[in-house]
Amino acid sequence: MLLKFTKMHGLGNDFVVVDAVSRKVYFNKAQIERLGDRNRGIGFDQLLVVEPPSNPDMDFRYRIYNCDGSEVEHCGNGARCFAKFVLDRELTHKRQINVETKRGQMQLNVLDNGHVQVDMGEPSFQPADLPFLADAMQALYQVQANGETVELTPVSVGNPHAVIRVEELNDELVHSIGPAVESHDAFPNNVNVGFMQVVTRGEVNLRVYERGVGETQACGTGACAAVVAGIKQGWLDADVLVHLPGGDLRIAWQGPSTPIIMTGAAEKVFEGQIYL
Ligand SMILES: N[C@@H](CCC[C@H](N)C(=O)O)C(=O)O
Repeated sequence: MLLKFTKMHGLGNDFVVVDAVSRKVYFNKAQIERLGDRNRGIGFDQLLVVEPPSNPDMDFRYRIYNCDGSEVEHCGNGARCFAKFVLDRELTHKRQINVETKRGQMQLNVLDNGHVQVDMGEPSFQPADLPFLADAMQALYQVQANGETVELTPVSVGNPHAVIRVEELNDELVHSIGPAVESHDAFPNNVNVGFMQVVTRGEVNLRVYERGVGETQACGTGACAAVVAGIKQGWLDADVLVHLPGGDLRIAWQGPSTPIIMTGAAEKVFEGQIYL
């Protein structure tokens, strides 16, 4: 079967996006891994599959797969690319789009400047929601990773994140502690690992070692998790500019029982077709 796809990115976090509304398409794990191979396939961090909704109040459903073939609940940069994709393909003319994901329902707004604002839902700091195996609720938790004691804040923003505050960001830290925490026994479903350097109360630098992928140029849910962790710990104010290696995101959170609002860019790179 010849598969049509669109290559997109959100701040360098790259996606292959497939229209499964106009034509039914299913992928198995081996196909996703092959398509995601940067040497033998197309290459992507995540595959996004846009489908009709199961709920008539929704406009679409979209599924998210990491390049290792695992299906995940949520993807911030992917959500913005999804919104641009359905408008570009004329699957809708709405600029306010309601979508179902594995995590639940979301609302996205395509702004006049082309950026997309996403209601990312409410975060949870309950260890069981990640899940994270902890004896008791604490503000900061310690785990042993690569022979070091690492302090982290576990956060679920629909998918699981461990946020580690650091004084300085460097490759050694991200590529040694990142994979060790990602697959730590305390996280039975594995975890995305964010390394956050606080610049001011309204600005942070962030690198994310993503579950099922490795370090990406940007992670939208990682940015949301880092900011809400920083607000909960008293390090950050309610509106924060997040500098990621691939670009900037604005994240706002007014506190418990309110949703996280993420605003940023999404770009189409090219269209293509490949034998599945
Ligand atoms: N890049 C994404 C997150 C994708 C899912 C993640 N790797 C997971 O396994 O939960 C984003 O922009 O949020």
